[in-house]
Amino acid sequence: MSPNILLTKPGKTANGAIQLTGSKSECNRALIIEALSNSKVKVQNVSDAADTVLLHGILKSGKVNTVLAASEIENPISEVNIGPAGTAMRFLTAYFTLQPEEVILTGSARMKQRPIGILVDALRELGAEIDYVENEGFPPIHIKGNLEQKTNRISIKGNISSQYITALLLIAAKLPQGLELQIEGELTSRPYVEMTLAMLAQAGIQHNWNDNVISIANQDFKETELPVEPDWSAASYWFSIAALADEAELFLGGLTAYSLQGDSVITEIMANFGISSEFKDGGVYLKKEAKAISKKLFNMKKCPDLAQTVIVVCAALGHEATFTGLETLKIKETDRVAALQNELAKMGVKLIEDNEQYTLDCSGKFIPQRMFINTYDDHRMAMAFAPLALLIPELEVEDAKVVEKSYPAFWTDLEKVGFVVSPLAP
Ligand SMILES: O=C(O)C1=C[C@@H](OP(=O)(O)O)[C@@H](O)[C@H](O)C1
Ligand SMILES: C=C(OP(=O)(O)O)C(=O)O
Repeated sequence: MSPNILLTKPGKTANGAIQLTGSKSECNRALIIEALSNSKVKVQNVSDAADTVLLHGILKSGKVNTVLAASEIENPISEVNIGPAGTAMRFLTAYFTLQPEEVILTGSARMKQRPIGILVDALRELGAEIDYVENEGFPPIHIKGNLEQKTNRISIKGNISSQYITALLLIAAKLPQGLELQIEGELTSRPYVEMTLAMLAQAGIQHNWNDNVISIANQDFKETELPVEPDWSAASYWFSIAALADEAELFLGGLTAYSLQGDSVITEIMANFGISSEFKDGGVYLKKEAKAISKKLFNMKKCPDLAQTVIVVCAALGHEATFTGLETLKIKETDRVAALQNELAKMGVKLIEDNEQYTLDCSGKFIPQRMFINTYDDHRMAMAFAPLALLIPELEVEDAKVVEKSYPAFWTDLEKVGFVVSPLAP
């Protein structure tokens, strides 16, 4: 674990210009597409999110952390360790079924608790040979490679993670018989599936999406460049800062009004908190205007990565909103619902579950002089709570480097707008 930092913010204003790194979600897709296209497709603006850098390294070298068990000397099996990168774990699971090599794909302790059975079952139905190394349904997994396709028609549950669906769609055009994927039940995180299909289309791969069936025929990638936009999930923390400041004028370079990222909906969400977004000069200007907040119900199903951002802002403002669509948060970097409940309790705020709805109770809310934020190996816990330094005189954040997963420059960017970031002795 890295050292903690102490975060303070003299003055309650936030002014400045920030250039965000590339979208982790877009870049992870682009890198898999580049690899599957044998570099006919070239990624532009590779993100420096640690998850993406790790994925890039694996795809470039073939693998990392090669470990040869004594019994495997004659038939070596490489171990690929994807650390805490969930999206990359799911995408690589599908990717390696098409490669001519055997791998054991593993990850961090948390990764071994994040389910992968739905994707493995779907790939097995297609013809892949995959075994569990430790626990049924969870990484690490042993993938044989050289998939011999048995069918092109499979169905998959849509309500647990859209990443399973994206993983299958990314490899679909390289399957000899293509893919006809039927999505059973509700589709969670739908904009991420739309992003996948839009990026495949940019790379020359056509699809049909009728009702709940997505079809992709066997076809070739075209020679092209695949640009990666700045990360809207990272941008969301700047909207929080604007919402909690007394006065804010921020410029986020490179963001455009039309984005493949569903999290660009943060502009609409934050308009409810008086934050205006004006797109000009090749980016977006955020401005804070006084506004009474009336929106009481937020459905986060299409933008789960914004849940912590919006819940913390509401809690800090004492706005007792209700949230739906949080079901998938329990299987992300940590159980994000429990983590939010624990940390908000430190300022007297409760997040109360009632029949799949979560409502904030701010009746006991107070602003402590100093607050310690546990981050649970979750970059979004650190970044969603950091803006509270505008209200709380001393905010100590655990394991500051946790932000590197998606936004390594987060703390130095905060310094650009006047936050003081002091590393604490370990
Ligand atoms: O496809 C993607 O890039 C992602 C999909 C979402 O996951 P789920 O579909 O599991 O909700 C999101 O939370 C994650 O950070 C990135
Ligand atoms: C859930 C996330 O990432 P992943 O699933 O890729 O670990 C995230 O970045 O919020």
